[in-house]
Amino acid sequence: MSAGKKFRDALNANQPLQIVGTINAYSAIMAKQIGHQAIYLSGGGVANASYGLPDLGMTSLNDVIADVQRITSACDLPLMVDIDTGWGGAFNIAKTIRDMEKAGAAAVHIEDQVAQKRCGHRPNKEIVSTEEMVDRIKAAVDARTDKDFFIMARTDAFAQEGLDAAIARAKAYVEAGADGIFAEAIQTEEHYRAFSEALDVPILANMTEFGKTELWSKQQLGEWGVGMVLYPLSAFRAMNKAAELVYRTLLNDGDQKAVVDTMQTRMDLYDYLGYHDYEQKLDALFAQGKNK
Ligand SMILES: C[C@](O)(C(=O)O)[C@H](CC(=O)O)C(=O)O
Ligand SMILES: [Mg+2]
Repeated sequence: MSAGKKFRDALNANQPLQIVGTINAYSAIMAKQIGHQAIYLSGGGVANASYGLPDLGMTSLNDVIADVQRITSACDLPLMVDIDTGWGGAFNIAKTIRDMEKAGAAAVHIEDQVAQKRCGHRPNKEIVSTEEMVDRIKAAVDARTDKDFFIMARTDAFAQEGLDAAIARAKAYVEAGADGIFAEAIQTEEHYRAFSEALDVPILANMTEFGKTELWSKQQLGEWGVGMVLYPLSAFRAMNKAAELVYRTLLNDGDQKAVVDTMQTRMDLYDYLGYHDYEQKLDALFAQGKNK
């Protein structure tokens, strides 16, 4: 079954589908074993975690592909990837889609910001014309080889143009072939309901922390017609806070005793990785070698 088909099946089976950010391969393994059904690679996350950069369109297609490949080789959950503005014009976008499919991604979202993009929850975003974004979507849709590969259009228009204009854009994007709409940085029940009533494709709600949107529950969002709920950087933010505490404690206390309880144990780490199965195989191989 293709990654895209798996994603669509998960979407159909869950109202709404929770999609959790997994900053690396190991996080993806944990998310799967805990019971999640869809995972996400954040553009901001790749920039921050893998390159130490802000989320300002400075990472390339290949930078993101490298992280996609690491995650899809380790975990077979359907992965949605943030492809920012698609990295260029129609030919570049087509290449982006082909490379994402080959790397095992199930879904992408492409946004209507200018190439000098910003995080969707920051001020002073600029967006391209509806026509230009429609061309981006058509290029993406034409390039897919798996008809189930899920192509979502993200609109950042609400902040600058307001609700009605953002919905009008979303309609044009669906007309151009978008399979879903990521309504970025909208805020209230009324906004979510308006998007979902106006469109007959699934709507994504971005529950990113410390942004412009309240942290609504999946039940609430589901009632308002939302089909997908995204937690792009939640685990990453928590990991960073935990690491910060460890680094400070080591410096201040001269040892880590005060924070050992906050750490995942060696046993838990190994359990997620199936370490003991590998070890048994290794032991068996060594034993065979000795019997010869
Ligand atoms: C979803 C997002 O595009 C991302 O890169 O993860 C970001 C998340 C964030 O910065 O909180 C966005 O909303 O722009
Ligand atoms: Mg992003």
